[in-house]
Amino acid sequence: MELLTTVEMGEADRLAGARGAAGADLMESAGLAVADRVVAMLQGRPVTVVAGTGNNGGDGFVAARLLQSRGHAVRLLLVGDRGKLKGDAAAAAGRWQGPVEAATPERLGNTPGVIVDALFGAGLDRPVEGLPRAMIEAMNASGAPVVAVDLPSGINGTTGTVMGAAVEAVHTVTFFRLKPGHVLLPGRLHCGDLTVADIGIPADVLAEIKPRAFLNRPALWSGVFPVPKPEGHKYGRGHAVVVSGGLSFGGAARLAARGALRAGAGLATLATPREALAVQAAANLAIMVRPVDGAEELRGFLSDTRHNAMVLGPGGGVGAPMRAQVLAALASEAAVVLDADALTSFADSADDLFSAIGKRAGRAVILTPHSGEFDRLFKEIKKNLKVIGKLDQARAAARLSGAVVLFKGADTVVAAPDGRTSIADNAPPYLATAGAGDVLAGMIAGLLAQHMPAFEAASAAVWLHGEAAAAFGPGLISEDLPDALPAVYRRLFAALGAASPGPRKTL
Ligand SMILES: NC(=O)C1=CN([C@@H]2O[C@H](COP(=O)(O)OP(=O)(O)OC[C@H]3O[C@@H](n4cnc5c(N)ncnc54)[C@H](OP(=O)(O)O)[C@@H]3O)[C@@H](O)[C@H]2O)[C@@H](O)CC1
Ligand SMILES: Nc1ncnc2c1ncn2[C@@H]1O[C@H](COP(=O)(O)OP(=O)(O)O)[C@@H](O)[C@H]1O
Ligand SMILES: [K+]
Repeated sequence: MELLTTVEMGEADRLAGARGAAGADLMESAGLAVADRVVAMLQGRPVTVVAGTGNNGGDGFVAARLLQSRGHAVRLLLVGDRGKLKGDAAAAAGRWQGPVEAATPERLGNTPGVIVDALFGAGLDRPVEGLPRAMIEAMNASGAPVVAVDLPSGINGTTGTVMGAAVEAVHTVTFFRLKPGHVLLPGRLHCGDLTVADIGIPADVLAEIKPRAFLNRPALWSGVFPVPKPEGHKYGRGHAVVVSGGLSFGGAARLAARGALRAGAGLATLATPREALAVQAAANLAIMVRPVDGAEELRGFLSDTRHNAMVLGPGGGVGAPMRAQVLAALASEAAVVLDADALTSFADSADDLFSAIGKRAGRAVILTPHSGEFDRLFKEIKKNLKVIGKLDQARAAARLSGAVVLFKGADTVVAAPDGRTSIADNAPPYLATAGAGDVLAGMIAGLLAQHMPAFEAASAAVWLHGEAAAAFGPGLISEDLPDALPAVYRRLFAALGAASPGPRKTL
């Protein structure tokens, strides 16, 4: 599903107008969707609408009128001067029959009913201060459930950031498509449940807008997802290589290799320093183990182009030997996933990494930083006050590095250098456990080994990883993740209509 920035949503509005949809009708539909949602939770209680002077407030006036016309008790508190209302919002205010009270925190008080937050939506363009801020705080302190119109007031729809203060809603009704701010943190946490209402904007406006951000769902990448074929064989499903750390650091690589195999790579090999060879050989069954010490041996190992995807970094150590291994990997034909120590090793020489990536011309590279690694590798982006929010930071990092950047967290963003981004919302909080990132890196390599393109492979792995964690449930540790994947695959393949054919039934 496309995610529309507030600018793109304005464009959708304009294009809908050009196709004959009147702004007043869109506002009426928006107010109706809000009213319907509020009615479902009222249980005889009164409604207080807190409206601003923009079109978000206009939606609030429509909802107030429709709720009153259905016999509910409705108050309307206006934040700002009534004379500031214009256009459709002024017309909507004109059709509201009840009193318009000047909003104050005291007038809101401990309202016994449901609050409709129609203060700010897409038009919020600066930090909230003064009376609007006091009203946001009063809504949060009231103890009443708040239904937000379009966005919880104070949340930036494009970045998901809190602009000073923000409403904590139990439900948010937005229009046409979700916005990134509904999915990114902290915005998502302020929204409560979400309704996306059809208000009459024709879907074909999207062909002109060409959105670049998407909710991470199978529809985004299922068209290129590798489903095993009856006539296939293991070599056709690729060979993932994971470079192991030394004697007492090999667990991370084992987790990654198991992730790669469970994700569907035909073969997986641990390339391990000799000092850890016996330990790794004893610890693995389906995963093969080969001795590979240092950058030169890695270069030789990867000259066998059947080794078509690899992971470097987990448990690998920070420093010059790791940098040399990364450069050897990037010089190979294999698709490369760089994680953990492989990223941190370039904290003071990021340009060397980016220029090596630049020379790969079309061969996949995926960088998988968590926020600490992101800050170290992309210092300049973090310092740039104009690049606000995780979505734009990930995009800037992908552009700068030339790699697909997977910026981890509860709202993992995958960004491609061409600007495409996915945002995930399916990772449960107990996924934050040691080694979970290693499994993810391996799963990406498992999909790359099966020839999935980089942006789609990274996005798919993030979704599968979140689903696997949720399927296992609380108490999860990272080694549970690969073994939770088969159940997720069964569901996914069934949904894709691609259930692997079983043995023919002969009666
Ligand atoms: N697009 C569509 O298709 C549809 C859109 N619809 C609805 O329109 C909404 C967008 O409406 P919008 O553009 O009028 O902006 P909105 O959120 O009401 O806020 C603007 C007002 O806030 C003010 N203001 C801003 N920041 C401020 C601050 N920090 N502190 C104080 N004031 C601040 C700003 O005033 P000013 O900058 O002039 O001071 C202005 O008055 C959208 O969210 C959806 O609900 C629907 O009707 C269906 C179709
Ligand atoms: N609060 C959270 N909710 C859901 N997922 C999270 C949260 N915090 C982290 N994660 C996920 O957990 C994984 C942790 O990876 P990482 O930090 O690399 O750990 P490790 O290095 O121990 O493997 C990532 O996939 C990340 O997106
Ligand atoms: K709002």
